Amino acid sequence: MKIVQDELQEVVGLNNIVEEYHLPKLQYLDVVIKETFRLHPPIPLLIPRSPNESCKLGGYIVPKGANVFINISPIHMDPRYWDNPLEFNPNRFMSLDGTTKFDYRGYNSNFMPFGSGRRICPGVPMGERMSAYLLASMLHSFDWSLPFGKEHDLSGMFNFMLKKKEPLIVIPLQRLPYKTLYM
Ligand code: HEM
Repeated sequence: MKIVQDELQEVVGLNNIVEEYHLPKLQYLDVVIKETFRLHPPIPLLIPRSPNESCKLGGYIVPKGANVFINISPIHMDPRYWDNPLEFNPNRFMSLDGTTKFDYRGYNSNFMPFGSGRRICPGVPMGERMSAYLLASMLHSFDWSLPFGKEHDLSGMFNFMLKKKEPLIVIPLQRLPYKTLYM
């Protein structure tokens, strides 16, 4: 959180609120969101496919009309593609030249939080922007802490959409100097 807030302070400044034009400059925030989507993809089984002809895939016969689910969680955590896959390490998405690796267009078969192919999420541009804008605004305008004695429980509840098992309760604290920035 501290590194993202430092980046926000540099790009946005404490006398401003986050605007859409800041988003392309928030590269660390971008890799934090990518790493979060890697470890916690919001739709972990994508939307099921159904072949209109029987076919052979990876040595298995997939019958015509079968429901085929693509479970991306184990792909996102496969040690053949990711070093220390269970570790939260946003820097794995950062290239040496300072740009970020991978996008959401589904061309990398080891990272596809918005799916891939003809049925890829049509809301990628909006989903990508809104996730960044919301998180940036919340982290820029507030400091966040857990209630006294509470630990952060990251366990999820399996469903069509990934949900937290326990709701997250956090305490916001004003971070910007002027109250007018909150109106
Ligand atoms: C963080 C935000 C979002 C995530 C992570 C997400 C993720 C996904 C995923 C994984 C799929 C299945 C793709 C596949 O099976 O290959 C999907 C489908 C879909 N998404 Fe999203 N989505 C997001 C936001 C949105 C938004 C903002 C919209 C609309 C404005 C949207 C509309 C749809 C629709 C209509 C489909 C079904 C596409 C089809 O079956 O052809 N999504 N989304």
